[in-house]
Amino acid sequence: MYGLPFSYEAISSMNYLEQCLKETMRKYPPVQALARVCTKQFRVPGTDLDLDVGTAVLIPVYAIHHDPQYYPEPDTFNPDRFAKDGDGGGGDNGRPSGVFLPFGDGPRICIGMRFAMLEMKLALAQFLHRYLVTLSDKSCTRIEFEPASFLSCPKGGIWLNVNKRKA
Ligand code: HEM
Repeated sequence: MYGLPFSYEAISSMNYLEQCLKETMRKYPPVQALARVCTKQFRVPGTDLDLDVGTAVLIPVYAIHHDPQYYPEPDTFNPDRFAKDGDGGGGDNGRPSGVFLPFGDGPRICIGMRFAMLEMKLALAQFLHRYLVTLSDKSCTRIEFEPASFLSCPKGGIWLNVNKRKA
């Protein structure tokens, strides 16, 4: 099942790889905010803030992904946050909807989401199957984002040592 090239079934069964990708996109969402326009008068719950029709709203994806209410110890990389729930649930582990937004949400959610997940898993699985990867001394230990970039890009890049695995 796990011979190269990996089959669709093999890739689909790689749950921990998927958890790692989701945790990476939680800590470093490629798109840090979503843009919306208010179409109905709305009072923000628990406040006296009214949003009028036509108001531009930015959904702060990065901040939501780092809210300890939903992700305890948010700076810790912990793929188990996305482990399949014991009750057969989808891996939200009791979190409400709308707090994991790397692909957005609602009617305008990323149309390429499933393709992107599959493609990332396939690329990583094939790459890690052939190469051993370790962090280079040139890499910084705490990632800072490039301020001039629309997408989350690490300042100075990420340096890795890549060695071909022995057959
Ligand atoms: C890791 C990869 C990707 C990420 C993180 C990503 C993220 C996003 C996000 C955040 C949005 C906005 C959703 C919203 O406003 O609720 C979006 C929209 C969109 N994405 Fe992606 N995307 C990815 C890959 C792809 C791929 C592979 C395709 C096409 C094959 C694609 C096509 C689109 C399109 C067409 C929209 C606009 C959808 C609409 O407005 O109805 N994306 N994506």
